[in-house]
Amino acid sequence: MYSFLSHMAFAPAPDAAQPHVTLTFAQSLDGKIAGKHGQQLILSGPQSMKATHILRSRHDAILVGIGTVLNDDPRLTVRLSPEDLVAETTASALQHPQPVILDTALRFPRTAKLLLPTAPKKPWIVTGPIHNKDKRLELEALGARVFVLEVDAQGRVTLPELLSTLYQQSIQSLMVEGGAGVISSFLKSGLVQSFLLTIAPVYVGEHGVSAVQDAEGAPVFRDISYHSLGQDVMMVAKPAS
Ligand SMILES: NC(=O)C1=CN([C@@H]2O[C@H](COP(=O)(O)OP(=O)(O)OC[C@H]3O[C@@H](n4cnc5c(N)ncnc54)[C@H](OP(=O)(O)O)[C@@H]3O)[C@@H](O)[C@H]2O)C=CC1
Ligand SMILES: Nc1nc(O)c(N)c(N[C@@H]2O[C@H](COP(=O)(O)O)[C@@H](O)[C@H]2O)n1
Repeated sequence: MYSFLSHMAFAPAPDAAQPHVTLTFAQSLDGKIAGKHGQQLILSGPQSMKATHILRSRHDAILVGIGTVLNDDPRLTVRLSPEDLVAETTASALQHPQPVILDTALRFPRTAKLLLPTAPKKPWIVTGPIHNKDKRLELEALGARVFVLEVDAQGRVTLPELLSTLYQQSIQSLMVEGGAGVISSFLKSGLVQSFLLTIAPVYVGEHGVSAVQDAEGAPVFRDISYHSLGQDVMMVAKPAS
């Protein structure tokens, strides 16, 4: 069922000093990734959720925005059984991706699951030049690593600078999971090489959170394929450059 994933390579282009960027998320038939007021929804069925965890295991780092951390309190770990690990990945041991959070104002909660002593990799928090220095020290004391980067005209972390910083830290592949603000930014950035979209056969309704808030500048896709995963479909494509 997952052989299409094992045939995919997530390596940087030979001449690019930036990681391979994979954008992947789950949406409903009406294009929603969350419910009313951002309520977290389990849209993926067991088979497509497993595909997400296989993808996590195949990437060096996983990125979400601070909105997702505040809303979902995610773990961003790989949770595959030993049997699945052997059958579906090339890894001999479980490899968790490095969590990376975009958080220009350092709103990251001290109580987040990503900072628990049991978290396999403590988060890298990418912030802007204007942030609370005491909060930074507190987060660092809890194990986080804080990177300070320039911000763009909207006051958000500059994505090309983010990618070159991650590459300098030996991150060769980056899986971007969301949420809505981050999906829109990456789709428009021209920096995505692989796109994997889970479509679940449900409607959320008009009060749900749309995956893409602003489609201006979003790419057209090529090399498109569709894969049945239980009741869901995973669309795999490459943005045309
Ligand atoms: N179904 C799915 O697959 C998924 C669903 N979700 C859902 O998404 C929702 C959260 O989405 P949303 O609130 O938009 O939050 P995001 O996780 O997209 O975070 C957005 C925030 O990230 C910060 N940020 C910093 N730099 C950038 C940048 N360059 N581009 C974009 N954002 C940047 C900004 O906050 P600041 O200015 O403070 O830095 C921005 O407001 C939740 O409801 C969650 O459940 C999330 C992931 C996957
Ligand atoms: N693939 C996928 N399907 C869904 O239905 C989802 N809701 C998500 N959400 C993403 O997964 C994060 C939670 O991760 P953990 O289980 O805590 O490791 C959530 O924050 C979204 O990024 N993904």
